[in-house]
Amino acid sequence: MATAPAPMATMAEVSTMIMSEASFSSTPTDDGSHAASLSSTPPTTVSPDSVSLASEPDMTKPDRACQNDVYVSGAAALEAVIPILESQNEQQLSGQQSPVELDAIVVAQPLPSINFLPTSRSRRARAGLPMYNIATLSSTSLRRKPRVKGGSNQEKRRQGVSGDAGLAVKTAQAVAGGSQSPKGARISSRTKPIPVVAPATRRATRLSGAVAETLATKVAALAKGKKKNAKLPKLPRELRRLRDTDEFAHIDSRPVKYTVWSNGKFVDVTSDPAAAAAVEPRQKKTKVETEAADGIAAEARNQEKKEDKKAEAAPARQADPGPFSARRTRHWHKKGLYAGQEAPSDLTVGLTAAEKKQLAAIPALAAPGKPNKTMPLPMYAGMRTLIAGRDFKLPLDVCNPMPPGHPKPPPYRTLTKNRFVGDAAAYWKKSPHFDDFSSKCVCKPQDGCAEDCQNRIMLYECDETNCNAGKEFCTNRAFQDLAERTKKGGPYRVGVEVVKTENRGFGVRSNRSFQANQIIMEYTGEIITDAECERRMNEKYKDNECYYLMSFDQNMIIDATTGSMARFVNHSCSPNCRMIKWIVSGQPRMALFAGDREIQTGEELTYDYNFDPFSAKNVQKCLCGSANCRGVLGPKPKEVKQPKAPKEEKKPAANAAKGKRKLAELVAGSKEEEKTAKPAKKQKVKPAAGIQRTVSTSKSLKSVKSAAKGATTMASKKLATVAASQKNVKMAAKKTVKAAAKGKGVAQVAAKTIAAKSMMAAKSVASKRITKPATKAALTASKRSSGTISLGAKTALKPSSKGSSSPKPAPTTAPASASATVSSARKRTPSRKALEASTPDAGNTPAPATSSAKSSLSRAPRIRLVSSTAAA
Ligand SMILES: C[S@@+](CC[C@H](N)C(=O)[O-])C[C@H]1O[C@@H](n2cnc3c(N)ncnc32)[C@H](O)[C@@H]1O
Repeated sequence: MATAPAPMATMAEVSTMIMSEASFSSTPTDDGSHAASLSSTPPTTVSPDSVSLASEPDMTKPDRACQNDVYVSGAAALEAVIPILESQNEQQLSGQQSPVELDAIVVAQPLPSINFLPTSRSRRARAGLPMYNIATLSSTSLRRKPRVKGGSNQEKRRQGVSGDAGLAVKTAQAVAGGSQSPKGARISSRTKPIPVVAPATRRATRLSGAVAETLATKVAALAKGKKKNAKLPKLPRELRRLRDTDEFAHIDSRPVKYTVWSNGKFVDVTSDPAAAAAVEPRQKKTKVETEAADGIAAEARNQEKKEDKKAEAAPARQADPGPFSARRTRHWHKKGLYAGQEAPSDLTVGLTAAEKKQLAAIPALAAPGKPNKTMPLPMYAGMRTLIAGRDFKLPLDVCNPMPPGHPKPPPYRTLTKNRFVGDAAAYWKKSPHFDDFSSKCVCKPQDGCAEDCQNRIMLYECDETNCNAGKEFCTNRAFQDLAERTKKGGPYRVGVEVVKTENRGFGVRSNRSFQANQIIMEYTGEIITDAECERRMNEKYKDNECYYLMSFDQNMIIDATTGSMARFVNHSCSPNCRMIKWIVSGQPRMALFAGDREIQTGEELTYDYNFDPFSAKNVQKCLCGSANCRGVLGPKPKEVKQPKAPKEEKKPAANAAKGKRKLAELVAGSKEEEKTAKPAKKQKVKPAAGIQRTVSTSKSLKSVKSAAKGATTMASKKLATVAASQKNVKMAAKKTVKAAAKGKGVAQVAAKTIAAKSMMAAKSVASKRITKPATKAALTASKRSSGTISLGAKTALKPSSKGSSSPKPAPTTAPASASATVSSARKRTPSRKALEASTPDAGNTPAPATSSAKSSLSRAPRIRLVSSTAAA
């Protein structure tokens, strides 16, 4: 290879040469390495890599630059350039001059008069000369990324650029892009022109003040992959190199190793599989979290999918128990907890005969298999329960009030205690109960005033004045319990609320549970007389659709128009409650009690109105929905039978029969009860001696009725006393007889009969065993006392008769109420709908056993029946 002698280049020469290179940078070149090297990225090393070649210049165009340029002999030029570059490097490394300053210095050098190779050499001759690449010499080519297009240098060489010629400083030719070929350079005919790309005209931002593009934005632009190729030239080399790294492409070729740290200590999961299993989910989570934080969660998912596929494809790896093995696959249970378990060999062990029989009928359990004795599943644990079966209700809260916002009834004035209005108070004071309540019971503390308590039987609530057992032991203080319970208020303590029913207006439901026979709420209102009731009906309530009137006691009615929430309790033919009147501290009070079964939360509370519509026009359809619904609010139409009066007594009994018929309408009576109406033939309404005062003051029929009523009341009162006190049984009976004997006619007969029967009843009481016969006797006494009275008794028995199958006849205040209703019915407008106190058949079995019958007697409000019947 012929080489021209190359003189040693001086500093100025080299500078000039470099300057010429720099000047080239303003013209298109194959890459921007020159400019870069002269600006912000100074060379740090000098590589004599002769292999590295400059880009192929466009030989087809005249090389204008080369017209002035000279080609330096390769070796000579190299020898001249290297020391200079080294010195530059040293300067830069020592921090003496910044690259920019260096550029300035270099640029400031005067143009050289360097010994260039003659340009007149032929192309052939020039091709043999070594060509040097300044970029290579200045070592900036080291940082150049591999060519995207155009292949490697070797490829270039294959394309016709000779090895040494690659070192040529023919960048000038390329940059010039002219038609002239550099003289002295041998260009292979096979050489293809390399497309000249736009130069990287990057300028130092520090000098220009241009806003520097941040690395992040560039990387982001690369990541988006938009117009990748178009943008590439604009990117600095560093970024382009970065783009090609595995790190940028998120390719991690290294194995991933997890280290586990617990409480600041390293956990060797390889030696502790349990720890490995324990931390595995956490590792996974951490990994995911980290990736999510990097904002490439989607990529992570793809990665996981790939891993899953890999794991599936390589079962051998799964078998590897190592801690860093592929992710564990989940094994899902294919059957339920109770499936797949073999039945025990002998299912019948420990079962009763009946259970065994039932078990034999279950085909699924017929073939016992091998039992799992080690860890038996609970499959058969509840077998006994399953066989027996039981009803259940989804549990409710202890207190489950309606959510706010449900419909409320129109506002009304409330009363928490009964209030006597007008003459009602005076009426009550005349009542026998006004004084009788104070007779003390004979219970001992251990008895606790249970069913045998005389107070309880008489429906007198015990208090400090009339209780022998004492407050601590007494269980006959329902109203006191109620006051205690509701004292602090609150939905649970009150336990009831008004609800809108589907078709019966408003009703009352429990929002908690109640025990059987437990007091629920008091029915309060204004206690008014019959006359006052009539007045209100005609005047005050004439436009009302609904009346809240309940017969209460003789000649008295509770008007709950102003009263308590209990007025909203609806009727049911199968009620779960009873409305019972008690005497509390000498005052009449009425309350709703649970029936003989407990009441669940959410149940609607109902009692049997024993409704008297007074007229067929007012008959209301019952919508209680119970199985044994009577169809209408009132007694069954079927049971309304008119008793036949004996021929000889036809005339006198005519009126009585009318009364009976009315009563029969009230009563869903049994045959026996109907028979009890027959003694009416003996009825002789005459003024009784016992009520002389009344008779004397008034000779009218009304007075007679009152007298008879008074006499019978007294008889009943005395009977009650007899029943209550076993010590004075005989005395009381005698007194009763005497008192009754003073009366005449009906009262007399009644008194005698009552007295006789009361002896029997008292004997039962004396024996401290209040039994059914005793009750029967008392009832019979009542029935036989007189025709009219028996009617009253019948009414009184009405509730009992309903529960006649029950050994415990129900207590009732109904008779009086019923009578009041009847008596007033004739006078009042037919539209009146008075309510009767409930027949206490709620829950099928009345509450305080024999108390019912006795209290029926004792209350004797049925006397009103006498008067009403007489009036009829
Ligand atoms: C004392 S009020 C009861 C509260 C009434 N539901 C209200 O909204 O004010 C009695 C009236 O309620 C209605 N009622 C009660 N129980 C009923 C039932 N089982 N079937 C049809 N209506 C009934 C009847 O209209 C009856 O006259």
